[in-house]
Amino acid sequence: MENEEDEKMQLLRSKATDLLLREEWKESIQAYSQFISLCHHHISNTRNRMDTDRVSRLRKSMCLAYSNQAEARFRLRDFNQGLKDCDEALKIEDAHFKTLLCKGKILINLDRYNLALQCFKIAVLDPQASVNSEMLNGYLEKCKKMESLLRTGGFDFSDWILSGFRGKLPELAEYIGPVEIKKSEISGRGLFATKNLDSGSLLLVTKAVAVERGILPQSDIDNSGQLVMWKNLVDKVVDSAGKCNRTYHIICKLSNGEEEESLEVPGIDMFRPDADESLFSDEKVDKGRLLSILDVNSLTEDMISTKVLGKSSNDYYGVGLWVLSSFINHSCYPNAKRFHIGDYVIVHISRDVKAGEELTFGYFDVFSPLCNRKKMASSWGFDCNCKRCKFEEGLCSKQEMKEMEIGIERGLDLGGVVYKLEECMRRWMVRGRAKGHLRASFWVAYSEVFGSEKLMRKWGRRIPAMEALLESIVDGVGSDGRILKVFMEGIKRNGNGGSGGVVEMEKAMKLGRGAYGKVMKKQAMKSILELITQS
Ligand SMILES: C[S@@+](CC[C@H](N)C(=O)[O-])C[C@H]1O[C@@H](n2cnc3c(N)ncnc32)[C@H](O)[C@@H]1O
Repeated sequence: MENEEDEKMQLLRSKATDLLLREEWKESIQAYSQFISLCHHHISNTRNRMDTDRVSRLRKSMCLAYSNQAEARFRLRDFNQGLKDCDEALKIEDAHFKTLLCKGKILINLDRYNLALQCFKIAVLDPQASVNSEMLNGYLEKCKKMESLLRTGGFDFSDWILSGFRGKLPELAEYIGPVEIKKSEISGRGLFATKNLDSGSLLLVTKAVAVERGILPQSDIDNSGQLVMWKNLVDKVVDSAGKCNRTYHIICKLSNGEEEESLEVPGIDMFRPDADESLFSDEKVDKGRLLSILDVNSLTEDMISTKVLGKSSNDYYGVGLWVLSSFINHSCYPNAKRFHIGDYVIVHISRDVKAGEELTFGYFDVFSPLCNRKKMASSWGFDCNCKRCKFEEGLCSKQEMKEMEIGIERGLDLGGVVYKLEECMRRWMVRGRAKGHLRASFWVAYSEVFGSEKLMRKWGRRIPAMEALLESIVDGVGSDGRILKVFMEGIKRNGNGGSGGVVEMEKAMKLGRGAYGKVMKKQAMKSILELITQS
């Protein structure tokens, strides 16, 4: 009888291993689960002390089965269950080599580098380590590097930039800078700076719960392609939330658009990859709730590489959910910017901010007039509450504003529009940052004038100097690649062999940091500046 059962188990184990080798992950998990429950059953039914050998054999087989099952779950990106399997295997054999490797790999994927490092450090002591030493050392190095990135935020994109964005994507880890979540005057909750930060400072690096990418031709008039991508994104998010309590729990902290004012303010530590697991209880996934959360919080990607390289990104479409950055409210005078690299969103400061200030970025292009911004905000489902909108609303009844807007629409002499706006601001006694706000609203006109020698000859003497105007726009809406481009072209036109003087270059570098974040190697920032002038 015992032999018969042993044979049955032997067959089941071989089947599971065979399926694993054939990379039929789901089927192999099924077979391993059956095998594991049989093992449990036999162990609990074995009372005879003479059977201790058999029990120990069964436990050994069970350890390997859990380990292989964890590997299959890892391949299916079911990290939560994979971790549980690893822990079961390690309960049986606390230094099981294969399991330690698998657990380490899973923890890397969950951005928990410190714990992963502990696994690899134990694994390296195993005799099998010598055969796998290259791989193990690779993992050990990676964990050390990523753990330091996660703590310090010392990311450097220089090498990637210097390779013209063509090389390997920079390795990233989740990073939470000097920020906290608090009640916002704009709407609901928002993200706030906990210390003074200068332009370019890194705020966040957040990995997507899910992203859906594709090429959507402009001719996709009925948006059917976009709809398919949206449905795929929903499925991916539901899948990730179903696989991981932590993921579901933190997504559920996001607004679903209803009664934002009464939403709880979560502590920032909950969003750290190494947050205490006991915070996240088992909960059944509510797809309806996820759908409305996605409606309010999903973002479209804009790729740094396509933007900087000036390639057309019109047909490219990527949409995803990044949890922590979804606490950032929109403002038409933002102080932060976001970039997407791989599956990560990177948020940095685009103009200097003080401790306690709310951090905001543009959900849409803020270099546009009030009426366009209103339309874009309404497509997001809100009326923008920001100070710039409130200020411009106070001016929109003025006849001159309407005339200037019509002037732009009809493509009249845009130098005339710039001249008129500057003159109106003097009469209306618009001061300080408010000037930058209005100038950014009429950016189309300013950029046209600065980019045209003919218009500059005609209007240049009657409007403030270009550099002062650009500075004021940065003060009004933060730095941006377009401002940098105009500035660089100005430097080129003004001589000094086309490279500008030291002071100009310092200014360009500051603008560059605001637009593209702190890039450590000077040469890399120079390379961005060169690319900008070529595009
Ligand atoms: C991604 S969430 C931002 C975080 C949100 N305030 C919260 O408490 O979770 C986007 C939602 O915030 C609100 N919101 C963001 N920026 C806003 C703004 N400038 N004016 C009014 N509402 C805004 C809108 O309700 C929008 O749908």
